Amino acid sequence: MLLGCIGDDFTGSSDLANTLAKGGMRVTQYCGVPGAPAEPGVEAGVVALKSRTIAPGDAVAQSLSTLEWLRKQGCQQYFFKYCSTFDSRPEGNIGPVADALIAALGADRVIVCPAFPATGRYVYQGHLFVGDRLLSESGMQNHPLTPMTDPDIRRWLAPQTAHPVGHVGAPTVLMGPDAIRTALAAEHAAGHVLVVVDAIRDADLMAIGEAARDLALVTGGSGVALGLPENFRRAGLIAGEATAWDGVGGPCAILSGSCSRATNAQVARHAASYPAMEIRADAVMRGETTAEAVAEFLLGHPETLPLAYSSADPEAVQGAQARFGREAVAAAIEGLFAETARRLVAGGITRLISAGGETSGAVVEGVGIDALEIGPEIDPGVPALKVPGRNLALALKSGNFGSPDFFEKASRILEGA
Ligand SMILES: Nc1ncnc2c1ncn2[C@@H]1O[C@H](COP(=O)(O)OP(=O)(O)O)[C@@H](O)[C@H]1O
Ligand SMILES: O=C(O)[C@@H](O)C(=O)COP(=O)(O)O
Repeated sequence: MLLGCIGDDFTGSSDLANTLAKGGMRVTQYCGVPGAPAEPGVEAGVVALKSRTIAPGDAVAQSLSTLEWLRKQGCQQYFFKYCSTFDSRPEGNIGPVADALIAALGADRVIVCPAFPATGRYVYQGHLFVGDRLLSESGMQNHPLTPMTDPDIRRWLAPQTAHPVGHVGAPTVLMGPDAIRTALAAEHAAGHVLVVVDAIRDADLMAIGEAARDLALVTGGSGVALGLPENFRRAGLIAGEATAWDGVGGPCAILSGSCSRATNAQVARHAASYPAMEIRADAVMRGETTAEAVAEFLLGHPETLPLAYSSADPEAVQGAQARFGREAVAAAIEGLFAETARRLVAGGITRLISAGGETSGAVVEGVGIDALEIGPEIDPGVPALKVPGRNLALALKSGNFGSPDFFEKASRILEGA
C-alpha cells in the first residue's frame, strides 16, 4: 500500500476512493479499521470512519488507530479526507484530527484544501464557494449537524487547531508546483503548519498534488487527491491496470436521510414517479415508525425503485431538533436506517442506494460490511461499490452530490447497465 487514507465519513471515503481509482490506483475502501492486513495489490487504502460529528477525543482516537494500521501496511503518504464543504464544528473534528496526525507523523507543512471544482467547490483567497455562493449562503448554513456559517476556511479552522493557520493564495497556485512548494516552505518558516491552499480548477489541484509529492500528510476534499496518483506513477510504483467490475442484478431500494438541497430535489423527483415512504422525525421519536414497517414497505415493491426518506426542509429539521434535541433526532433516524438496511439485505435486496454521509455510515454498519470494491462513477464524487464475496452493490451518495435523476441512474449503473 502506497497511500493510506482516513475518511471522516462513508460517502466522503467513497468519493476519495473514486478519485484515486480514476487516477489509476488499485483502491479498496475499508469500513472501519480492518482486523487483518490488506490483501496484496492494494495501492491505496481508504479507511472510512464515522468520525465527522462524534466527540473530538473519539475522532482523534479512531483516526490514530487507523493511522497505525495504515502504517503497518507500509504506506509512503497519508491523506485525511473531510468534506468539500469543510463540515465541522468550532470544536472539530477537522482541526483535532489533523493536529493528532501531524504529531504522529512529524508533518511540518500540511495542505488544507476542500476544493472540488467538478462539484462546484472552489477555494479562493481562503474562502470556500459552492457554485457562485459563499459556503455560508449555499444552504450549508442549515446543515442539521454541522451548520457552516463562515466561508473563511482559515477563520473556521483556527479555533479547532493548536497550530497557526497559513495560506497560499491563488496567484501563487496559478504559477505551478514549484511556486507552491516555495510558498509552503515560506509558510513553514513563518511557523504555519496547516496551510489553506486556494484552488479553483482541476489544473490547480494537479499542481498542488505534484507539489505535495514529498509531504507525509495531505488533507482535504477528494479534489486535492487528484494529482497524487501521478506522483506514484512517475516513480514507477503503480501498475495502472483497471480491475474488471461487473454489476449486480436483483431488487433495489433507496434510503435517504440527507436533508441537503441536492438530495431534497432528488427525493422530490423520485417520489413523483416511484413508490415512496416519508419518514417523519416526530413519528420516529414517538416510536410510531419502525424499521420493520419501513423495510416491509420497501420489500413490498420489488419490481420498482422504492424510496424511504426522512429528508426534509430546514424548517422541518429545525422544528424536530427543537422538540427532541439535535443529537437525539439524528441518532434515532440513523438507527432506524441502519436496522432497515439490515432487514432489506436479509430480505433479498441486492442493490442499495443511500443518500447522506452519516446516513450511509449507519446503513453500512447496519448491513455489516467490512470492505468495498470501487466501480464506475455514477456522478462526480459517487462511485458504484460492490461488497467483495457477496451479491450486493451499493451507492453511497454525499448529500449535495448527484444529478436530479441520481437514484434512477445509480440503480442502472449498479446493475452494470
Ligand atoms: N427529518 C429530519 N429531521 C432532523 N434530522 C434529520 C432528519 N432527517 C435526517 N436527519 C439527520 O440529519 C443528518 C443528515 O446527515 P447526513 O446523512 O450526513 O446527510 P448529508 O450528507 O446531507 O450531510 C443525519 O444525522 C440524519 O439522521
Ligand atoms: O467532499 C465531499 O463533499 C463529500 O465527499 C463528502 O464528504 C460529503 O459528505 P456528506 O454531504 O455528509 O455526504
